[in-house]
Amino acid sequence: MTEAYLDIRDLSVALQHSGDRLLRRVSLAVRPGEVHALVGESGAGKSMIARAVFGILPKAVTILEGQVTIEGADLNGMSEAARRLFIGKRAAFIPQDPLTALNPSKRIADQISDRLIHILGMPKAKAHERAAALLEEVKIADPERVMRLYPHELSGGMRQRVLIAAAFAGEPRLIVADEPTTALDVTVQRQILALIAGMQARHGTALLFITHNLGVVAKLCQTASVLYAGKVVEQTSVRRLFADPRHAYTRALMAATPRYDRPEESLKPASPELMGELAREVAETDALWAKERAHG
Ligand SMILES: Nc1ncnc2c1ncn2[C@@H]1O[C@H](COP(=O)(O)OP(=O)(O)OP(=O)(O)O)[C@@H](O)[C@H]1O
Repeated sequence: MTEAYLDIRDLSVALQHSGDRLLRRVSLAVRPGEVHALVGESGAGKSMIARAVFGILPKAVTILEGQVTIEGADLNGMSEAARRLFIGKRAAFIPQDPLTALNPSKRIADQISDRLIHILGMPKAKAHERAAALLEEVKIADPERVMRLYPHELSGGMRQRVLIAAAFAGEPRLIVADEPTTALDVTVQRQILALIAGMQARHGTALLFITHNLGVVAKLCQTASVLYAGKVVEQTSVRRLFADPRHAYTRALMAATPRYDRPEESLKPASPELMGELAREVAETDALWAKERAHG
């Protein structure tokens, strides 16, 4: 089996003041060129994993244990400056909300080329050329005109296209996309998903794709981790996930995914029995963990 490009091992993070764990020994690997889905409902800890990869956990959150490695290099062992440079050359992030991710006072050209100039050391003229080519690739008409605009002058879909262009610009080998279509209309969502799929295939980039929508997983991803309360409850190939979901939570998620052909089955809420079962599983995990920690 090919070695992982991104390897997260036994990662636990907790709220500093209470010690409550938000991630419970999460392990997952993304191999070169692979699209791995990180699935789970709101609050499961999906964004926390993304933030841990980029070393941008909230101040109130602390790492208790575990490693994040990219190309075999342990990111926790690096100084902040070294880590930023190391990751900047290898990985990029496509966030949920394109408006807050773009700098309101910078023209579109600079949003894409700054990274090329400062992290990859590209000459200014070449970075500008590359930015225009990328905007064309993400199907923005008249790139030279758009490059002179500011984010507020673009639609939500256009802004997301700009962020996708920016993410792919430096040819990173890994992109983490955090629900990149959540803030968009349904039709624009489909276009953006198709765009990401096409770009990923053309560039051969590994993708950690965060979503709560299993329909998206089926279309885009090869492997998946299902997260509940900061714990990976199921991890398998997407084919097996759909053919033979092992965990009751995965099955409930499937039942809750809207199906266009059978709308009456849409959005079944999780049963009280399942919620009880999940709460017990999490409590057992925590008790076991506390016991292990107590015994050193
Ligand atoms: N800045 C923060 N400080 C403290 N706790 C936080 C912070 N951000 C998130 N949390 C908590 O961490 C847990 C995981 O949140 P996270 O944002 O990773 O979930 P998610 O699965 O990405 O959800 P969503 O799909 O809504 O983005 C939640 O319990 C949340 O309340």
